[in-house]
Amino acid sequence: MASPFVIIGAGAIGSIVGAHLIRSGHDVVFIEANAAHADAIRRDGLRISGHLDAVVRPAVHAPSAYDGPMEHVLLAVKSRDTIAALTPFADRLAAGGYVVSLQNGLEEDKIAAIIGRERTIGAYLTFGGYYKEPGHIVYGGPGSFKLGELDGRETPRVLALQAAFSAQQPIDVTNNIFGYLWSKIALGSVYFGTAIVDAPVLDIYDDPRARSILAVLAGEAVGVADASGVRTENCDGFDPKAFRLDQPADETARAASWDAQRVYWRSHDNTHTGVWRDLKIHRRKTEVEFQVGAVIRIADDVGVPVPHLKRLKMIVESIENGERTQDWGALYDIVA
Ligand SMILES: NC(=O)C1=CN([C@@H]2O[C@H](COP(=O)(O)OP(=O)(O)OC[C@H]3O[C@@H](n4cnc5c(N)ncnc54)[C@H](OP(=O)(O)O)[C@@H]3O)[C@@H](O)[C@H]2O)C=CC1
Ligand SMILES: CC(C)(CO)C(=O)C(=O)O
Repeated sequence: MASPFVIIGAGAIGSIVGAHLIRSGHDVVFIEANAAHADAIRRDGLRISGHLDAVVRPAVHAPSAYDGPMEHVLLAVKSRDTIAALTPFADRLAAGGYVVSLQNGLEEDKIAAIIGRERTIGAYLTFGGYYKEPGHIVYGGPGSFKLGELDGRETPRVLALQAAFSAQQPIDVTNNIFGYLWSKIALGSVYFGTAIVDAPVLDIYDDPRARSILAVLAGEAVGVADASGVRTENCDGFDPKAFRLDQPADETARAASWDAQRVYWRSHDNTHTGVWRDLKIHRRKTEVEFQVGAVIRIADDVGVPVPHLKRLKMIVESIENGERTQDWGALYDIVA
């Protein structure tokens, strides 16, 4: 029997990808730490609503209970859980196996440190959704999905993954996965900026003062990418290069990026980011340490000043710690 796709993390992304794989005839097994969610899936199936209306009935295991094959692994936990989720399985990953990071951030480097660079595959995703309640994931809306080997080669395994994932949506193989990941990081800095305000993303984009602060956050992030030799890519019409701080602002290109973001968010049922959801609904730590924090650490190494990203990270952490609330003042304070 062919080895199943093992998806670590049956949250929003793992479930959306997994449900499409199951519906197109692939064997999928989930490893899930949230016991209430896993129990509900075992009892009633995994329900996806929103852009897909379906119930699928996959096997779900607690992390400590899975002893099946580990060959085609999709990692879909938040970046704060990458190391804890993968390390227990590292020795069991088949010699010819791989792990695909279905995550934001630069998790590919962390994964490669655990299982080896040649067994790590990157993915860039802007489709989205969220965990609504045990057993139920909302597929909020479409976006891009790209896969890439870390060395940029077009390998048989990445083409096989492209074919498997194409039941969900068109998916490209890229030879510049880090270019896309950095673009999502620049856009992610904007998303972190919006998440410290308790308002829909589109309302925040409509506020010129807020938009100018968000532009600086994207600009600092793309400056770090530039200094690291990364060629950033266009992210669903949002072009981080338009926000570079070391050249005169191209207002036309910036306006086109904001317009593309408006189109993107209007096509989604989600009105807020996953970061806002972590702060407001789940009241738990965000991925700030591994996304904004990762950029800050690299910025310090390559000597690029990122004072506003540092201030953003501090403000996100103070909201995580309950020391301040999500409000417009939190965003305006980034430049205070
Ligand atoms: N949601 C979205 O729209 C998008 C998300 N992303 C990125 O995708 C990644 C996944 O995000 P998302 O799907 O939203 O996250 P979710 O929180 O919805 O799902 C992650 C799931 O993994 C579980 N988990 C945590 N630790 C382990 C472990 N050790 N073993 C197994 N399961 C574990 C979590 O349980 P528990 O909740 O109990 O911790 C949770 O159920 C993130 O990096 C995110 O930034 C990218 C694009 C869009
Ligand atoms: C797709 C989107 C906007 C979903 O919330 C996202 O990437 C995130 O919030 O992390």
